[in-house]
Amino acid sequence: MSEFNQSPDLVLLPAVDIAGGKAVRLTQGEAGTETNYGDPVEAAADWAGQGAEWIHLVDLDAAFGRGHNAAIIRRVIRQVRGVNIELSGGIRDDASLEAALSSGAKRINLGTAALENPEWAANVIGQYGEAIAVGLDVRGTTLAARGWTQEGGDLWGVLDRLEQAGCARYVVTDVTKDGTLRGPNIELLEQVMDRTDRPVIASGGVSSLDDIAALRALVPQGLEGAIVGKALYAGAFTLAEALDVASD
Ligand SMILES: O=C(O)c1ccccc1N[C@@H]1O[C@H](COP(=O)(O)O)[C@@H](O)[C@H]1O
Repeated sequence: MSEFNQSPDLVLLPAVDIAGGKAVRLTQGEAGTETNYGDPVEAAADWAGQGAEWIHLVDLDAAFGRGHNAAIIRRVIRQVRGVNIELSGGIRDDASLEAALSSGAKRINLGTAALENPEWAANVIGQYGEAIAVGLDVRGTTLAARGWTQEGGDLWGVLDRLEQAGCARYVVTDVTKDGTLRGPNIELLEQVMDRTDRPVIASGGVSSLDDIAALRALVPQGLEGAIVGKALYAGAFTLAEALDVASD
């Protein structure tokens, strides 16, 4: 928090999405739209060096059900010891959850499993509390599952169910904005925050420092953080600049 303001800083989570062992960015989550940004260990180290307190780490191959990047994910986490890791992609059963929890990640995001296996999701939400977040990845108000290739139900119905299960936190992604540099979906975020007292993390579309400022203004309504991907990799602004705005 800066010296004069009352609300906490917006937490920024630079994204490191991994496919085929490389740091990539997709457009609207579509396989085949990858822009390659090189070694994920170097990318993560770069964000850590610029002051990241959290990194949003995604195994895209696991999310698409076409393999995994477990070894390189372990290397990333070892490299940035001291930075909190939010890990997602392909965490859908006891074995993958246990592997994720023992990787050193501080928080695990469930996507598909929270939609397709509500009972299991409720159990692990109850068991692991703050260590579990649910990614609400939507087109309109329809959730997306399995690498965002299948529909996963109605946002509001699923949110009600997750609230009853005691879900600690939500990561809200407008899939249609993700990787497009078209600005975040503020209206969607406000609608979700109206329906939950749990912290919300915004994902998708951040393109400018003005977007960071607009998200920062939502902190009093319950926005805790924002995932920033393509804008950082494309050099629209530096993480240090964004962190400044996030704490204004
Ligand atoms: O982040 C992406 O670009 C992305 C694209 C396509 C699918 C998933 C993507 N991201 C993350 O994957 C998890 C969901 O994985 P799963 O359904 O649990 O296997 C979700 O949290 C997104 O952050």
